Amino acid sequence: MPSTKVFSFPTTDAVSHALDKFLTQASADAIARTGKFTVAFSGGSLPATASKYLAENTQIDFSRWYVFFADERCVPHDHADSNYKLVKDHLLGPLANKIPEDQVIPINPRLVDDSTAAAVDYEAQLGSVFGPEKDRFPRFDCILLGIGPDGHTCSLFPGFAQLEEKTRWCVGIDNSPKPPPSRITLTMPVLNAAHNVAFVVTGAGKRQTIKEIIDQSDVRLPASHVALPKGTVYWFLDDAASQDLTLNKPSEFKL
Ligand SMILES: O=C(O)[C@H](O)[C@@H](O)[C@H](O)[C@H](O)COP(=O)(O)O
Repeated sequence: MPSTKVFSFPTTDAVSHALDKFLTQASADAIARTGKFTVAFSGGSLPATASKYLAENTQIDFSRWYVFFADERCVPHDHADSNYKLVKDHLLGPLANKIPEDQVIPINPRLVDDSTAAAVDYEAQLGSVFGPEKDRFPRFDCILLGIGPDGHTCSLFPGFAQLEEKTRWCVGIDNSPKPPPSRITLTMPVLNAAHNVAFVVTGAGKRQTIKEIIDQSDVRLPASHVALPKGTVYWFLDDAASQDLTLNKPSEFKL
């Protein structure tokens, strides 16, 4: 079973502070181990919450970061729906090129009209950093994920075929229940291969979803389809989202 650590904080601001400490440590550990830090960002509220203090962090060697996207909408990079734009506005811009441009890997803007082609292209871009071997999965140092009210994460939606994917690293979707409809997304085997997965979930609107997922203790990853996470699964919650947890109560925050 993977190691799961559940933390809850009084406010979203406190979640941002905790994520800054967590990513400082995770980045230092990865750089000491491999010389780089590979991280994937989701969209939604996550980039703002994760970046609030990160953007002014002076302890992290951002020159060693490789930034990917756990999922991305099939829209131009300057589109309001673009996760790349979100991360650029909240983190990359404020960091002002501390992360070399060729170490930020967005969706290929020339392929946003074809989610399948964009997903195949993204796999090739993943292969250029993690190695192209197709008999294993890229092991991210950290994947930052949100959770939707229906329990979806990145663009893997309950009951959708993409959740069943066992071999591909990245797949397309054109009927996302959450608009916009066309996206690319990392697959469950890639999420499960990561050294660290950090779910960042805030707000009372997620309280029922969080209770269902975390109080079922197995974090309800579809273990029947793919192996359980190899690494550590962290939950960074605010008290509004964690208020109904009874079985797996949040522990005191320490890494
Ligand atoms: O591109 C996306 O839409 C996101 O990656 C998506 O998976 C998001 O993380 C959840 O929908 C939660 O979004 P909120 O945190 O904004 O509720």
